[in-house]
Amino acid sequence: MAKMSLDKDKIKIVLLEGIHSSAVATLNEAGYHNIDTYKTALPEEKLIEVIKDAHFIGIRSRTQLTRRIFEHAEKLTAVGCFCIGTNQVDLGAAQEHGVAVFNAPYSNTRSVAELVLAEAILLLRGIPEKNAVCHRGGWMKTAVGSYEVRGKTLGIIGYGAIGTQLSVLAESLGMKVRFYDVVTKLPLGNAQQIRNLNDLLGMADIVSLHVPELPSTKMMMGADQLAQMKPGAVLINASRGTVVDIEALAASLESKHLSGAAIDVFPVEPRGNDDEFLSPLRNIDTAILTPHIGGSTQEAQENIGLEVAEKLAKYSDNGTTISSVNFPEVALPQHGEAHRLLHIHKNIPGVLTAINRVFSDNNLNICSQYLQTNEKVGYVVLDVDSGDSDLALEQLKQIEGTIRARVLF
Ligand SMILES: NC(=O)c1ccc[n+]([C@@H]2O[C@H](COP(=O)([O-])OP(=O)(O)OC[C@H]3O[C@@H](n4cnc5c(N)ncnc54)[C@H](O)[C@@H]3O)[C@@H](O)[C@H]2O)c1
Ligand SMILES: O=C(O)CC[C@@H](O)C(=O)O
Repeated sequence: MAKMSLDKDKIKIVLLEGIHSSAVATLNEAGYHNIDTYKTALPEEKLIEVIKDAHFIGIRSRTQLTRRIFEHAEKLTAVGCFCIGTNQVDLGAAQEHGVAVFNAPYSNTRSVAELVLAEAILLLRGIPEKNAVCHRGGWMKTAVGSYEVRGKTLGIIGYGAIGTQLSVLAESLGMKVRFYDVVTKLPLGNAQQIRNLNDLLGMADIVSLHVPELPSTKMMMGADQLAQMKPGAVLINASRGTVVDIEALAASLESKHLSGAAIDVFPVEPRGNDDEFLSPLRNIDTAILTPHIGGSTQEAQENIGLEVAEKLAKYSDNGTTISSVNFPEVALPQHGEAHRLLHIHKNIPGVLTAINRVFSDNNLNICSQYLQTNEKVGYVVLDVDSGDSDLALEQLKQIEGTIRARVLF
């Protein structure tokens, strides 16, 4: 068997938050067996302890990977977000520590779109309240305030992977789709882009949020925006909890300005299923509350497990960073007999000259070379003769601006 730069059994992988078993299966198949799995997110101190000798970590939306965590994770090479959102990771700190971050940008989009569509139907029929009344022994048989979704206007905020799928599904039910996005987007079907958020809010019977967590989307639905919505309209949020002012939403539902809401994401979410869920919406019957499960279907979780585990294994095996969210992207071929040097450095003048000098000064041959940079970081991959890699690696590590260097063979 070929000698490995680091025995795969020594490569420690930690998977948190009940990541689907397809991830472990995929990693096992790629030769990685040193895998610790946890069903929940971990408190910061415990996470620091668990991560200190880990090479790879897999998380979902609950685990906060802060700068402090990266400072304690000396061996950490890559993070796999087994979800779409990467707002829970300090991507800048990860980059500065030479840690590549990967996610699964598409695998759960259909699941979210299906849930939102179902909620739109339930909300326009007033089902959440009728359901709650029945559970308490009441009987609320009435057509007052109940509507079909056919012919109604769905306002989508954020017309990306999920927003566009929802748009197509909603039109198939006869809904009119209008959307607001900061980027000019090609409307699918008969959808129309609306340039002004307030205009969209004023015309939609259902408003559904599908924006990422960004400084610009924080509290983008506050009291003023909720007031702009049509009386009797409904709000759906399966994006991020920080996007909606939850107190203002509670007030709007209590005053009956909005007739209902379906909320899957919250400003504060329990760490695991044993923690209490606290929210001002808990006692409001017209609100559907779900525990951040927009993407939690068997299909989505299995695909996500496979997709992200594959990305981690590829990065570990040959350095490929394709679809990393914080690293220069390089697609790399297999390196065969050659040894592959990976050099991650600050994007400052002089580093490339210094790298080339290592090879010219020592009369070493470079078989292949790949380079990609972003604003902050440069990623150089060099395939060299097997006899040359020890010396080259030693000297590459000394170059000023080096964040991390390793060899693969
Ligand atoms: N509830 C869940 O379980 C679940 C599952 C998957 C994704 N999500 C969340 O949904 C979000 C959206 O997912 P996606 O795959 O559609 O993302 P995406 O990146 O494909 O689309 C996001 C869209 O929002 C737009 N946008 C950004 N800032 C905006 C702003 N200020 N105003 C209006 N539009 C803005 C972007 O231009 C883009 O078109 C994710 O970032 C994630 O946070 C939640
Ligand atoms: O699975 C999760 O915890 C998060 C799902 C969703 O919010 C995502 O960002 O993909």
